Amino acid sequence: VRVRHGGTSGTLPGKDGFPIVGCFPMLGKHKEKVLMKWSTSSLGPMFYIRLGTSKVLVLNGYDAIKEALEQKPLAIAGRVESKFLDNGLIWKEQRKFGQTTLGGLGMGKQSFQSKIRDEFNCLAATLESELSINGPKGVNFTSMLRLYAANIISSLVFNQTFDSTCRYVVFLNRFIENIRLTPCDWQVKGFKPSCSDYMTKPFKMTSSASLAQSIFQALVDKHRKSRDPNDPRDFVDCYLNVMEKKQGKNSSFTEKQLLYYIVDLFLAGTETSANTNAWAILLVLKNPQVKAKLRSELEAFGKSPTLEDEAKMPYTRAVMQEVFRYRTSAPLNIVARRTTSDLELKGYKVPANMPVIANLWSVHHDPLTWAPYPETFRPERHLDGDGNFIPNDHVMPFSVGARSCIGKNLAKNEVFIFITSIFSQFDLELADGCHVDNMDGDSGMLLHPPEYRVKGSIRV
Ligand code: HEM
Repeated sequence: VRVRHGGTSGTLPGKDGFPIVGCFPMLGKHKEKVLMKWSTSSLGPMFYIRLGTSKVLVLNGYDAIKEALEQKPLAIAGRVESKFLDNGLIWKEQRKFGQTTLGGLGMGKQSFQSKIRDEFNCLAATLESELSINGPKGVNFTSMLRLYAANIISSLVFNQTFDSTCRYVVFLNRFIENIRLTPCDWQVKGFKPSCSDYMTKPFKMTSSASLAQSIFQALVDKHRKSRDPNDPRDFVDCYLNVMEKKQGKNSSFTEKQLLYYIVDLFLAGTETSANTNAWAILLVLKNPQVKAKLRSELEAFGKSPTLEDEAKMPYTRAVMQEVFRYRTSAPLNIVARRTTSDLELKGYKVPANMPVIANLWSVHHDPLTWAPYPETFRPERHLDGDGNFIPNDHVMPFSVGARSCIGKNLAKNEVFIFITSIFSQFDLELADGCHVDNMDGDSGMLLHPPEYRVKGSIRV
């Protein structure tokens, strides 16, 4: 195993690892933790690792990530092997369209609250009935949380939601399970195709890929037939309008691109939010004092607290910020970025086309920032002496810079409505025999919580 320490010569420090595979075998189950350790023990905030044939730049800690992603926003704005969100014209045009259109449809705004609430009510009805059927054996939340998150995106994209028996939902569960199982987590050339490539490349998931294509294609076709260009209902209608306007003008708005976009919205927005909510329930149930304080704050806001109440709920906000910190949904920034030009960072020369991983976990577990107990779940750290909530930009689960998450505000609203409503409406605890002693979770592209079951009942 070769290790290179950088000097003042401008040579990036790093590890080459083993022949052929590079550092893969050294990274273990929790790559984010190993990379953070390498950073603090010897290599510093910025280093490279070799993965197969690629050298990958790894950024650790708040300063390095902010400097690289915010101060050089366009130089690190590429994605490794991404079709939809490629760098350059396509990405810029498509991202701008997505932000404006989804924003116009209410994404991240309070006006969209009633749709999120409808989805929560569906989840609550299923949960209530399953809790009473299963008794002390309890209920596994996973597919309910996925459906809640997927249907919120679905109402924006297709102006339509689905129930758990629909083949679209069955497909989605299978699709996401397959992604969980993929052996390599980073879209590094030669190791794994990007999410969108699942649509076209035979990988582990041929059957769900073709099902995805046919389901999304059918929904787009239905939109074509029923749409009124003067009254767009959703993201697909808005996209078809732009496609029509730009026809014949060498535009990046094509039907193929629309299908990539839809897949990426579902992939980026479903499991990330569902995992965050699953972690939130588990962490609150494992910490009875937190649960008691949260419940006591919620008492004043009835059964369905609203987004307008949020400012008056410091403890709830502290719990949310601590969940985002403590169990970062995308510890290594989901899909690796890529440099689009040669650049200089912290005195080192970094070449164009180099994959870049931002280790968000290292920001959230920095022993200095989060002293004295970075590895403890403690919402109180986000409150001042008078109990006021302290927002902290060292909590960055959505990343930063030109390619940070476009669903950030929507996701925060989803998580807020979910946490406040579930603990206001239900009395929950871990099911009999379910102790969940290991709270590390499974780290893949995302950090998945361990399996657990809850028992309880609706509050009267
Ligand atoms: C708790 C929930 C979520 C978390 C933790 C999360 C986190 C992230 C992160 C870390 C990135 C990578 C940013 C970067 O490279 O710097 C990202 C990208 C992205 N997210 Fe989210 N996300 C969440 C929910 C959502 C939702 C609900 C949507 C759907 C509207 C969404 C859509 C996207 C898209 C489209 C990108 C790619 C942006 C680009 O490449 O320009 N995300 N997200």
